[in-house]
Amino acid sequence: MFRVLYNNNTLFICLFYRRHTSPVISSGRRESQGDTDAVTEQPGINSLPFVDISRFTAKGPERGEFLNAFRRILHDHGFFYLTGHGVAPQLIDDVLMGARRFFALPDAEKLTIDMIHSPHFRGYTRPGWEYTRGERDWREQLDVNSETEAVPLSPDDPPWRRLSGPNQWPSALPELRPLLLAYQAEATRVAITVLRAIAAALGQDDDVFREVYEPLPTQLLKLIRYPGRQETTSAQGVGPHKDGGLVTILLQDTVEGLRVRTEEGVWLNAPPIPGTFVVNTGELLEMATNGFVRADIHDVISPPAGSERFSVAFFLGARLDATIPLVELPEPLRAKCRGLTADPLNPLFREVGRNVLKGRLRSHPDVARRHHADLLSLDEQNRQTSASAY
Ligand SMILES: O=C(O)CCC(=O)C(=O)O
Ligand SMILES: [Fe+2]
Repeated sequence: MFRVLYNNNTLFICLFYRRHTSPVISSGRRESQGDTDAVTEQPGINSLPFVDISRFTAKGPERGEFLNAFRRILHDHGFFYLTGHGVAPQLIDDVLMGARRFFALPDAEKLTIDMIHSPHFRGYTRPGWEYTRGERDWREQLDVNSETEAVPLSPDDPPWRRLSGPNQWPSALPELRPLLLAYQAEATRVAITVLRAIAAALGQDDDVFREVYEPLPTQLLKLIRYPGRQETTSAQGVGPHKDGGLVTILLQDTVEGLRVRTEEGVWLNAPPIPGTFVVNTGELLEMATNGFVRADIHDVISPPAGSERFSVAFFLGARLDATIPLVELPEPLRAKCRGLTADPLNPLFREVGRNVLKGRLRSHPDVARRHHADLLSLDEQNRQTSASAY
């Protein structure tokens, strides 16, 4: 049986500050751990590995081989192409078409559901109105999360309760709501399957993480369009960052731009490959495993002038009221824990709601000022205490 430690004092802390803004260099790294059919490297260099998740359900030695290879990928990258996921190709095509249709709406139509109208950080964001590490991201997007009623709040409630509430939907595209909610449910299913495989690869019960995501995980779904460089003032589609959740399932259309930074500081391109998702592990898993599982830094470079790039990102996060446990890993894995990265610009909290709210206030300062002005000094305090957060 596994045991879970909640006490921060028991954490082995390896404090180091990694520059997130290293210059881009071309990659010369060859992945070296592809050893089964289930988990193989992409032919050639400069590539992320492939994981066929349908092999997770295999019986006997095949399952063991899968888990061994998967464990190495989680430790080395936290980024891979996912196959064998079982999502209907028609649903994938419909969602990508839905994204194109949404962004093709007139600006005035999209702005009727501008995120500025939502204290829950739902709705449309114009290009250049989201920030990563203080710099503008040149992308427009529609943010959808778990569809719930707004929670009636009392002054004593923790501020992160404000994140729960309804989405905003475009009345000009009524078919988008059922389509995106269906895709959100499928992406949740895939992300939970991946999470169970991660648990097994770490020598835990498959359901070790269930307690942090049931009954309602955060299920942020983003339709994203990156305009060509004729419309931007920099090449930052989205700046270098780690994802803040458990598992991200990324669907790319046909144009490349995503890059992943390896532990050695090399940037790998992760171009779209039909039939696959790019999957990556987020900061909550890095936290739960004391850095055994990597949450790699990644970014998106704006497409060339005259082109545009579409993607659909789904972020499975924990319940807002959960606290992230420290999973007790088997001894051989514990010896390979890197500890947590301490980044003064991005303090991490085990209290999930606090962590998510921090990210949303930073990324959408206009929404923060309009609806959460009372919390802005709290965000400032978070920054100042960040060096000693862990
Ligand atoms: O659009 C992409 O390819 C990646 C987006 C991303 O990394 C994010 O939104 O966190
Ligand atoms: Fe990301």
